[in-house]
Amino acid sequence: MVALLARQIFQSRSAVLFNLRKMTSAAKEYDYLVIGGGSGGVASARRAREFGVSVALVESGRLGGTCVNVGCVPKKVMYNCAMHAEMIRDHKDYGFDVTVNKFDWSVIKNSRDAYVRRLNSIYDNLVSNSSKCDLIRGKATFDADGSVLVNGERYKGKHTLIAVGGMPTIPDIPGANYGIDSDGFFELENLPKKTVVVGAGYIAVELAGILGALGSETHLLIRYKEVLRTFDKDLSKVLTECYESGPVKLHKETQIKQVEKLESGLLKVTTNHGVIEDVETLIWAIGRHSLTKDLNLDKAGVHMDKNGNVLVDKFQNTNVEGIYSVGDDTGKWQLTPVAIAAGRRLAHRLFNGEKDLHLSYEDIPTVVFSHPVLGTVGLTEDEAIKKYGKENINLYKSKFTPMYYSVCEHKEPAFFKMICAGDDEKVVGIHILGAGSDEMLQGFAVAVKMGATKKQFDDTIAIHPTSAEELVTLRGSTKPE
Ligand SMILES: Cc1cc2nc3c(=O)[nH]c(=O)nc-3n(C[C@H](O)[C@H](O)[C@H](O)COP(=O)(O)OP(=O)(O)OC[C@H]3O[C@@H](n4cnc5c(N)ncnc54)[C@H](O)[C@@H]3O)c2cc1C
Ligand SMILES: NC(=O)C1=CN([C@@H]2O[C@H](COP(=O)(O)OP(=O)(O)OC[C@H]3O[C@@H](n4cnc5c(N)ncnc54)[C@H](OP(=O)(O)O)[C@@H]3O)[C@@H](O)[C@H]2O)C=CC1
Ligand SMILES: N[C@@H](CCC(=O)N[C@@H](CSSC[C@H](NC(=O)CC[C@H](N)C(=O)O)C(=O)NCC(=O)O)C(=O)NCC(=O)O)C(=O)O
Repeated sequence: MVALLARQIFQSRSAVLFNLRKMTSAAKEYDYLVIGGGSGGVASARRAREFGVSVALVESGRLGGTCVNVGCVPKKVMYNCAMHAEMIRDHKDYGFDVTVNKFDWSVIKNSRDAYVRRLNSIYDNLVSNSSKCDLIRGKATFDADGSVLVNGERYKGKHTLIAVGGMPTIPDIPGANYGIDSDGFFELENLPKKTVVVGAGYIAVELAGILGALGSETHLLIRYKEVLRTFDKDLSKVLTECYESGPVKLHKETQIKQVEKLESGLLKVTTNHGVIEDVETLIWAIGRHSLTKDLNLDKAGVHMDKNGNVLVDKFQNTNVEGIYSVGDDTGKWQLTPVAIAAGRRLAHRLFNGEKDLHLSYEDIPTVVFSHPVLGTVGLTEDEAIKKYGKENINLYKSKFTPMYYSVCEHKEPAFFKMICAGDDEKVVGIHILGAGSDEMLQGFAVAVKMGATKKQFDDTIAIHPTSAEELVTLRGSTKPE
């Protein structure tokens, strides 16, 4: 009896192993298997094809990922839309007698969605036809041997890239599900009459700024006293002041306890300070988490941190040989150009023999499309003090009203700050806020990356009259307090 049982177990185990081997041997092999068709995955896959290797790209949703579909691209369209509202506000001051009959949200939503759909097909064409990657549509999961299953088919990469990005985080609060996230913002069919935005980071200030400028009664709820607390403290302070005096109603040290849906369909939002009634739309913008949960990374032995971010070294290697990760799912610098740059460098390293090539995560410039817009590159004041010591830091600051507002009733500040370190005053941080900062920063980021000094900035002739000229005419340094 025991012998019979043992034989049966042996036979069924052999059958499983046989099937597993059959399945493994049936795996379609590629030099490079890329999981995720967003900024990082597409960029890395296409660059790898330039080096002549075979590449498959797996995508479960819309090509282009977060940036194209529910991030940078549709956000920038809405930011541009909000800029029109702000210009219209100032038209009378420039002598134009303009009557606005209405703002039709559906016009910009429809043209924005059409643009994004166009980009989806451009990306499809770029990936499949121009670059000739095999595009595999479906959700990828790892198996123990590092192969990847999609729709029951098995694929194996000599090198495999994880670039699955992330998704918005929703808090565990009663009624939180009545709120939407940034993905939901892009699905709104109308401009909400009254909106509550929760969060103090990039997305919260950007979406609150857009909604406020377009005329939604917008309440921004932050846990602490300032927005963008991880940015340079002066930048954070000045932007917080702007949000206090602009169309957005800023609620400091405010946290939601409960959300209820009323019969009217509107929301009642209860906070630690009271109740916000008749809210049409509640938007959670409290951060994002990596989409690694369903990838079966444990099975493949790939290590993650406690938040589900894939752990990588400076070469984007995971702990498993031949498996790499770039972009948002690594939890660092969640920006499109960072994902693209890391993905491209990885392709050069793996397939073009550039064995030491990797992305430096220092001096990454970034812009927040807040109102007003701001940008930053290099170290914050606190980081500079930590690195160089207080006594070795000089700060240069300038706060002024950009010339555009000189004839306007509405005023907005510009604030520029330069942080210099050492006797030669190397410029280690630039933090700028005010109209035009978004387009201004890229060139200055090159100078910072090159290690420019204050003297070299001073030696550069100003362009007048621009806001940017402030950065080459700054005088009168102060020491950190
Ligand atoms: C509202 C918003 C505004 C933003 N604005 C800016 C901005 O102005 N500038 C900027 O630089 N950055 C911005 N970002 C950030 C930027 O969008 C991301 O940093 C960037 O998209 C990350 O690229 P990625 O390749 O890492 O991931 P993603 O672009 O998210 O791509 C990951 C892809 O993987 C796919 N995928 C996930 N799991 C699987 C699976 N198991 N199998 C197959 N496919 C899978 C997903 O469908 C997705 O297409 C914004 C983000 C948001 C949310
Ligand atoms: N212009 C650009 O380049 C853009 C880039 N992005 C990228 O996407 C990333 C994700 O954006 P985002 O979602 O704004 O995340 P962020 O990490 O930028 O900000 C989220 C903020 O929300 C606050 N927060 C966290 N938990 C809670 C909570 N439970 N209740 C209330 N507030 C909370 C925190 O601020 P505090 O601790 O002060 O409360 C936190 O910093 C960004 O970091 C950025 O990398 C996104 C949009 C635009
Ligand atoms: N800086 C320009 C951007 C113009 C641009 O790139 N527009 C794109 C949409 S942003 S598409 C989203 C994003 N692209 C980019 O970030 C631009 C990449 C830069 N040019 C580079 O090569 O590094 C991305 O995820 N890239 C991954 C990849 O390309 O591999 C477009 O319309 N394309 C249609 C066309 O060209 O016909 C602007 O702001 O106007």
